[in-house]
Amino acid sequence: MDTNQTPVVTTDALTKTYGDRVAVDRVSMTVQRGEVYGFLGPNGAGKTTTLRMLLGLIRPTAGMASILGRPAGRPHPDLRVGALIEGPGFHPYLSGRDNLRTVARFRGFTDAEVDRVLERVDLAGRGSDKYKGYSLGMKQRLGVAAALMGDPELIVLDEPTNGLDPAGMADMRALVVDLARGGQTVLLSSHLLAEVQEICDRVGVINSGRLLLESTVAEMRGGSSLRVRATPEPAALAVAMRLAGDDGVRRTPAGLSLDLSADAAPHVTRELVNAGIDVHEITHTERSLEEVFFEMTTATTPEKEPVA
Ligand SMILES: Nc1ncnc2c1ncn2[C@@H]1O[C@H](COP(=O)(O)OP(=O)(O)OP(=O)(O)O)[C@@H](O)[C@H]1O
Repeated sequence: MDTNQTPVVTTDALTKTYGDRVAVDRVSMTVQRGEVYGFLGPNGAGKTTTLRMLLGLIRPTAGMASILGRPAGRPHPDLRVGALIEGPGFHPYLSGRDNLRTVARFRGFTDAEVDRVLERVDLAGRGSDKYKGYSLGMKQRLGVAAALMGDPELIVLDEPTNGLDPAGMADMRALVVDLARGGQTVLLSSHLLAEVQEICDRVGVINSGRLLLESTVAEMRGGSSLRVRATPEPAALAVAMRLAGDDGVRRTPAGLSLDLSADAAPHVTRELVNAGIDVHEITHTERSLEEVFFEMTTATTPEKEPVA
């Protein structure tokens, strides 16, 4: 079997119910090797429950989850998965390094590995400081360091930037991107759309336990558009429709929105001016993930069907 082609994570109709509450509802998702996959959804959507099933921390009610082709929760000895899912649970009066050494001893890693992961998360210089004196961002990075021991193929991070200040968030994002550049696969959950848009290759959008969409960030945003403010607007509309097609133009409060790429801007401007139209502004815009997400979640009324 060519493991490079095997998805790192696959779930098929993965379901978890608590009493009659369906926390995760037939989720089928795939995480490919080397990508940063963003599991995106609002609070209570079912992200943590899904990740806990993947890691074998809780049992699915139905469906299946596998990591590199093996059932989740019963990994092969070679299979390396690192996770930061529950709070890291470090000792406040031990240094960052000693906390990691405790974890390392328990998991069979050396002190050299502790130093390597401290370096990796940029905490080597502060490794001797007591954990309780760490900023939230440093605490979170120490948690990631623990997940990185043994150089896992898959790193699962549950809301890694939650509660961090902007600088802490930026550090964490840079770390995630850096891990992926080094060839590791990262599966992270987030309710922050801008963040997922910035660092992820692919996204799974979950709401009310259901996976609404799985695609690349670019596909999800559905291309780009040109926004044109020009007068008189009826004449501008006619030209815009000739250039972008009848279905390719929308009127918005900010002007006309044309389904065309940035390259088309000079041509559109020339055509408008040649038609005697005044062009006040022409800008290239991309839909934000946030706009797409709200369109998708408001369009979907989650019906709660009984789980088979
Ligand atoms: N042990 C449990 N018992 C009962 N209900 C649970 C349990 N764990 C989760 N739930 C419910 O399942 C749903 C999904 O929760 P989950 O924690 O997976 O969401 P989430 O997307 O991770 O949200 P958050 O970002 O708030 O953690 C919620 O309605 C939650 O209340």
